[in-house]
Parts: sequence; C-alpha cells; structure tokens
Amino acid sequence: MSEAARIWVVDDDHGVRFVLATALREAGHEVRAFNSADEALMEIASNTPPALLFTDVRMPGEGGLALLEKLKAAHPRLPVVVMSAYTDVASTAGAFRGGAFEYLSKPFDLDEAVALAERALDEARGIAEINTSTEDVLTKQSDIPPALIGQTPAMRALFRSIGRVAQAPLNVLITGETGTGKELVARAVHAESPRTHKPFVALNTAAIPAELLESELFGHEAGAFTGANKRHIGRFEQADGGTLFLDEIGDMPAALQTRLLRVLAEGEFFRVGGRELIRVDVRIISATHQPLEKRADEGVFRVDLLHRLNVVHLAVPPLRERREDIPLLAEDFIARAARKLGITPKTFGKAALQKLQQHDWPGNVRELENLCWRVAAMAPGERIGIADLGDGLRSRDAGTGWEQSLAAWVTQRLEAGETGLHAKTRERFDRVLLEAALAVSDGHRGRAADRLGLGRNTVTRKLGASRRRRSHKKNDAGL
Ligand SMILES: Nc1ncnc2c1ncn2[C@@H]1O[C@H](COP(=O)(O)OP(=O)(O)OP(=O)(O)O)[C@@H](O)[C@H]1O
Repeated sequence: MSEAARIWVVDDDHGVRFVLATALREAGHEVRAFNSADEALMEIASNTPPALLFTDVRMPGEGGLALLEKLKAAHPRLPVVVMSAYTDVASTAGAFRGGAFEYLSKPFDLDEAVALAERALDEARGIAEINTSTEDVLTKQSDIPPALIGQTPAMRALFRSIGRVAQAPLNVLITGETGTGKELVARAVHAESPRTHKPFVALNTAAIPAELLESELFGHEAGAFTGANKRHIGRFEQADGGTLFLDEIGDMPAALQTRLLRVLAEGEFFRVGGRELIRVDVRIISATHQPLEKRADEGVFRVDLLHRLNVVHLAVPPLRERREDIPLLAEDFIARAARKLGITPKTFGKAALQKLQQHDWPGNVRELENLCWRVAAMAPGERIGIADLGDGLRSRDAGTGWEQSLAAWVTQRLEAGETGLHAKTRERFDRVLLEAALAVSDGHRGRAADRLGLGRNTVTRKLGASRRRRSHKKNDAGL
C-alpha cells in the first residue's frame, strides 16, 4: 500500500460520498468530502490542492467535467478520477480528453475504487516530471450523438477504452465477429480524437479485387496501367491529417501487406506509376473478424505488419455475450426504422423481446438491425409479438452454427456489393476443410485425403490452387 495521502471526494450524492470517503479513510488516507464542484473549487483557491480527487459528473451547479477542466488548468499533475453512471462514449471520452486519470462507472466496487486510488497516487509520485498539459484538448466539444448503444459491463469497458485511445495518435486494431460494430467503434475513435475535423476514410479490403487494391490505397498517375486515364488520389492521401479505416485487413494480399508495412514505417510512398514522393500523416485503424495472430503463425499475415497495426487492441464482444443490450438496441432500431419509413412507431412486446434475447445472433448487431427493419415494415400491429418475428428468427435458428455464420457472411458481402462470391466462398470452404483435416492428420496429405473421402491428388491440387490464389495470381478456376 502507498503512503497516506490527501484525497478529496466531490459528489452531490451523500451515500456515494460517505461510502467512498470511509473506504479511503480505512485505507489510511486523509479524506475530505464536498457536495458540489463549487465548494471544492473555493477550497482549492485558498488551500493546498489534494494529491488525488474523485468527482461525480452530473451535479447541481458546476459539473464534474468543468471542475476537471479548471483543476487541470491550475494543477495539471493532479490526478482526477471521474465517476458517473453515464458510460456512453461521449462522456467517457470527454473525461479522458479533459485529462482524467480514470473513469469509474457507477455503481462501482469499493475495493476497486481504493485500488484505483493507490494506483493514481503511485503514478502521480512516479511521473511528477512528465508534462501533463492538456491545453488544446480542453476546448473540444463532445457533441457527437452516442451512436454506439450498450450498457453491459463489456460495452462500458469498451467505451472507456475508446475514450482513452482516441487521444493518442496510435494505430488501433479492432477485432470482433462480423456485424458486432467494428466500423462504428472505428468511427467513434476518430470522432473523439483530435483528428475529428479531418477526414475519416474507410476501405473494405475484402470488397476490392486484389489487383485494384494498390491503386485504391496509394492512388495512380494517368497511364500507370491500362484503363488508368486520369490521375487517381488514393485513400491514404484522402485521409491525410485524419484516419484511414482498413476493414477486413486479414484479407489483404501478401504483396500489399509488404507495401503497406513499408509505407507505415516510412510515412511516404509513390502513387502507382508516379515519381513524386507523397508524405502523409494518417492514423490507421484496422479491423478484422479473423484470428490474425493465428494467420500470422501460419505465415498468411505478416507478423511485423500485425505489430504495427496492433499498437492498441480493441475487442468488440459478440451480441450473444451481451444479451442485456438486445432490448435497448432493438427499441432503437425499430424507432429509427419507423422514422425512416414514415410509419407509426412500433414497440416490442415482452415475449418478443425475450425471444430476441434468447437468439444467438451469429450475424450480431447487423442481423438484429436487419430483423428490426423487416419487422417495422411487415408487422401489422403497433405491438410486436413473437409471431411477427416470423421466419427471420425461425429459419436462422434451424441452421447449425457454421451455416448461420456463412449465411451472415454471405449476406454482408452481397449487401456490400461484392461479386464473384461463389468461387471465393468455395475456395474458403475447401481451405478450412483441408486445413482442419491436415491438422488432425499431422500434416499427412494422404491421411487427410482419406478422412475427407477425397483422392490424394485432389487434395494436392486444391491446396496448390488455394495457395496460388492466395499469392494473388489471378485465377478464377474452380476448386
Ligand atoms: N453498439 C451498437 N449500437 C448501435 N448500432 C450498432 C452497434 N453495433 C453495431 N451497430 C450497427 O450494426 C451494423 C453493423 O455494424 P458495423 O458495420 O460497424 O459492424 P462490423 O463489425 O464492422 O461488421 P463487419 O465485420 O461485417 O465489417 C451497423 O448498421 C451499425 O450501425
């Protein structure tokens, strides 16, 4: 335990003030409690500041974030813990932007709060020399609507991480199953970052044919290749000063991985067919639903690129692991759908909501959103019952796990406008089958072939075709 310190607790809720102050006193600290920010500010003007301050956000009079701002202006090194029951991205990001040491969601565990106090005090002692000036960040408004919905502990933790990472210009890798909201998370990181007034440019690596990807990313000069009539400015240049979101990064062809790595290391590149060296300042946020570490182990994804992209990792939990959020999301989607469709608002009945909460949602939030739109358009009454959920839920319930995932994946790609899906899907299907069979046969092709009921030559041919395609020689032959 660290040595005794002076700690202030500011909260208009007597109960919180009392239990937190008592717990901190029991841990050996000298604690003063204030029931408003104004009181604490008056005290600080005439007295030595404490070593640590806990403050609530919403209080009559001056709020906690305004208190944080004033304290940080006068005492930049004073660690402040912001406490609140509101854990949307905007509030948490507002706190971190204002220089908060930590954001504590209410209700909190007292042991956790005391441990946090010790950590803040230790760090403040250790980093006294580090400049914690927050000048420009204090002025930014937090007026972005809370697009990301969620109140479960997992989502609250995610919002806190978003608020925290948004402030530093580090590359972020977002992982999570399809439809969990990775793109929304990327947008939130950008929106809450100092780059918010600069462009957010998104590129879905999987939706663009490999041979066009390089020019899409880095641009090309007129005449660089057949069909390149005009100069094209790539996404990197479009995103200059802002954020480039690379979705489905796991699908990036090997040659381009190498090029991307070089650009990230050097911060400059040539357009395809160009001679002018282009320098850009871009923050990269990438996303994947694939286990990239595993793909790196298999040699399909470059380890050094993974390290460069994965400076900070944000994991978005699947919807079935945060079922308590389903009613919130469903109500929001159905209300938005009604507004968009110009129809009378509908609400979910209790049984329907229960049914939604029981479903496994292999397509995650996107699947729930699609269902809500369908129901908004189709359900005859204003109160939605189980029968209105209809085939949507039933037919998906009928499939096995992987069929559901495949259906969700295909739907998403088709909605994104992707073509040639059959060949790609077949190749991936075969690859999974072959790799699994090889793994259980210790890499022995003959045995893998026997177990799959295929000839050994077929296995060799399929593996060859799969590898060739992966090394991006254009090949549309079936498998
Ligand atoms: N927490 C959330 N609150 C509100 N809407 C959400 C949330 N998460 C996802 N959505 C909505 O669900 C849909 C899918 O989200 P998004 O495209 O961000 O998922 P994704 O993980 O990037 O998917 P993919 O892996 O398929 O690219 C979007 O319409 C998005 O607005």
